[in-house]
Amino acid sequence: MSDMKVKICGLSTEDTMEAALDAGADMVGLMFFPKSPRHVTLSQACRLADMARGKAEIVALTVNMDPDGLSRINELVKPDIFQLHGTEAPEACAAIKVMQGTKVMKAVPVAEKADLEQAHYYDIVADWLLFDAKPPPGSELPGGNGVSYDWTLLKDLDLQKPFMLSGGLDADNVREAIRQSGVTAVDVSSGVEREKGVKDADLIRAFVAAAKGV
Ligand SMILES: O=C(O)c1ccccc1N[C@@H]1O[C@H](COP(=O)(O)O)[C@@H](O)[C@H]1O
Repeated sequence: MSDMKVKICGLSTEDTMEAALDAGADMVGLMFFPKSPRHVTLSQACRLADMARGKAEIVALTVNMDPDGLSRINELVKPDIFQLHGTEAPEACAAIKVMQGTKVMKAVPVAEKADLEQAHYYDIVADWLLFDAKPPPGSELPGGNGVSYDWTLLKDLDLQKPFMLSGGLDADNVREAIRQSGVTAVDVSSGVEREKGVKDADLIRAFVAAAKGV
């Protein structure tokens, strides 16, 4: 049994949710950012979350969402974790955690070593940190761009909370990313898609197997 935690993000169909759960994904992400090609409606999200409940942690990904929007997702979808992928300040993360009564995972955008500094502020308030690549100039999406960064930046990172490596991972590079970074958790979205926004069950299975080394 591998200790590597795997999150498959941006699932939007029942067959790919089933593939992720059967493959042993530890977390499954549902996207609530309308500009994303992986965006799901609340009713789609409820169905997908019901499939995952008790099998994997349900992660609701939002970007600078207002409290009413978060509460609506929380009431209907009942996620375990809110992934905050915008410019939410540490105080906002703390408030969301208390108000929603869920865990929070804060995304920290990385391009160079100096970008890791802000992780220390979120380390105090978040349950998880997720280091994703900074979006390329002009991108409409703050994540999910299939872009990676120097994985060695995460080596020996001294944080209290668990953290994930994200950005540009796929079944072919995830082992090397784990080796270079020393992480114990990885996250993927576009690397398990056959075209933008369309997840592929075989690619999901290959990614989970590669990440977990099975
Ligand atoms: O996937 C998206 O569309 C997205 C939109 C807005 C914020 C975050 C998003 N995705 C997150 O980014 C990581 C990395 O994506 P990728 O593997 O490089 O495509 C993804 O796992 C999501 O957590």
